[in-house]
Amino acid sequence: MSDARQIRIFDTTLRDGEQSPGCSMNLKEKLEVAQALIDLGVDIIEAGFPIASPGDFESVREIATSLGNRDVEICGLARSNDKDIDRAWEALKHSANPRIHVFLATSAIHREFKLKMSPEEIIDRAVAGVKRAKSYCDNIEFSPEDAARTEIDFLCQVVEKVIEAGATTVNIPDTVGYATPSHMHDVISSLVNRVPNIDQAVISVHCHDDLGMAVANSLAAVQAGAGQIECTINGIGERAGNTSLEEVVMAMRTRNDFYNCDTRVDSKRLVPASRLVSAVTGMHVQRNKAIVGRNAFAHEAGIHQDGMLKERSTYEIMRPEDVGFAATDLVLGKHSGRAALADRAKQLGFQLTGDQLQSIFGRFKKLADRKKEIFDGDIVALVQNEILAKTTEREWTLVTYTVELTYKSTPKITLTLKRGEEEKTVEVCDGSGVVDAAFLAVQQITGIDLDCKEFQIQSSTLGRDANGEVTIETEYEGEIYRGRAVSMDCVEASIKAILNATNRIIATSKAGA
Ligand SMILES: CC(=O)SCCNC(=O)CCNC(=O)[C@H](O)C(C)(C)COP(=O)(O)OP(=O)(O)OC[C@H]1O[C@@H](n2cnc3c(N)ncnc32)[C@H](O)[C@@H]1OP(=O)(O)O
Ligand SMILES: CC(C)C(=O)C(=O)O
Ligand SMILES: [Mn+2]
Repeated sequence: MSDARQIRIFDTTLRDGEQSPGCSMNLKEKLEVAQALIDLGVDIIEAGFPIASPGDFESVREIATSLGNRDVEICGLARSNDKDIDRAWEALKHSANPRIHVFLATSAIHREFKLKMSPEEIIDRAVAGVKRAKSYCDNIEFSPEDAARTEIDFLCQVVEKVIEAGATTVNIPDTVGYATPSHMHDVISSLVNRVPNIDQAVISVHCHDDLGMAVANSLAAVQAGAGQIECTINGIGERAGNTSLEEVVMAMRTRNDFYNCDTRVDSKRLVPASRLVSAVTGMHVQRNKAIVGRNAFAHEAGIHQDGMLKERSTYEIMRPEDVGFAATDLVLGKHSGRAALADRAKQLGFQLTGDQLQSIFGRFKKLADRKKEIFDGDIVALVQNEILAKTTEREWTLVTYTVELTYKSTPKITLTLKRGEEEKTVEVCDGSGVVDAAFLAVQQITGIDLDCKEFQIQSSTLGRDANGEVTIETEYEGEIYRGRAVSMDCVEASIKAILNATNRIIATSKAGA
């Protein structure tokens, strides 16, 4: 038996992760992600900020009610005021294992300019917030927001008082990503050494990546005594993002000799969880991203390949299969059945219902007839197109299109879209290329004028018949909306990605209702 200290993993993909511009998820997507987090084995899921919107409230309530079990705590965020805390409890009350997370900024900058409160008022408000939350449930986390820039004496006082008031976890956020590893180590060590009742609460750490040190800062906090790390899949989150879950988990596991710490995360599910979050948020994982990037285990240089062939450990500190990369990418073909398809989809992070499997199976067989090899990326595309991109009555879907294109001339696109029973066709002969023409045609039908900020296309599998994955970032009324779609036909993928972004706007009731 290993004597490694168990570090609790608090996942905030659905709350801080969702604060990443354009990363909003709908209820169905949040439930998929929450299930993947449970399968992954995280200890706490921060499911949202219930007061923020009816949608946020509903998703926290649904996750807490339908997915919460004794093994995973479901958490809701609240400012330090009665309305937020009452609303958080309303959303969490049916969970088997609820946690209320109350926060209040403590740094001089936030006290003076944002909250306009004195240090004494901050302590009183923090204590009152924790006590109110405690009247609902035992499991209370308190975060002194911007703790890393808070005077250490004051931080120690706040922490002592909120523990006295009943906080069972005290989270130390580096809200603006200002800390360095030794700074974070000093902050946590000071709390451990100077707060008399510190052993009555778990110390947690919550880092942002503005200086690229979120993971290093979290690990430094653990070395100084923190017992919980707050993090997100793929490191998504406010601004430069949060601590990346997959990186801290694998750092502690791979360098257990150094940290003597571990988590209960099933590392084989890291890549599937990463793919799922990328699919639902439309937020690409860079190829060279540690642990889950497509190149994370790819060896290009001859000397490295030679070493690998002789002995893998010459150039590999982790095994790709231990983080969930398939040993071989080629898994299914036209002779495969439903069981194999369902099993592969599950490994890739998607739990299919019987109906969903039935529907995807038909498409899978058609694809297998058209394509020589079916890769994992093809399965992800099938599932995403069928399940995650499934639209409501208010949203538009592609019926058909034709494109006329001649070298150096204006493209002509005829596009038909459908919404519920309504079908509309337009013909557009304009634009600098097919994608531009597609944007114009979608806009003419839906009435939603997207300002395209970024358009990316890349192959998501191998070969000339590979699937093309299109991701777009658009702006509408000052907010960012992403769209993503995959198809062997790049024009189809482009139109569907534009529709995906348009439908996200419609889903947030911003337009087209
Ligand atoms: C560091 C973090 O990540 S914190 C979480 C951040 N996440 C979000 O803000 C996303 C969701 N937020 C929202 O939807 C909105 O901001 C809401 C619904 C929460 C609040 O909206 P509004 O009531 O319009 O307030 P607004 O956002 O403009 O301003 C925030 C108010 O909360 C106050 N506030 C901020 N933090 C706290 C806190 N921890 N406890 C109590 N009050 C706080 C501010 O002082 C400000 O109050 P004021 O208007 O009296 O000056
Ligand atoms: C709400 C708190 C924990 C937060 O997200 C931050 O301070 O970054
Ligand atoms: Mn944060």
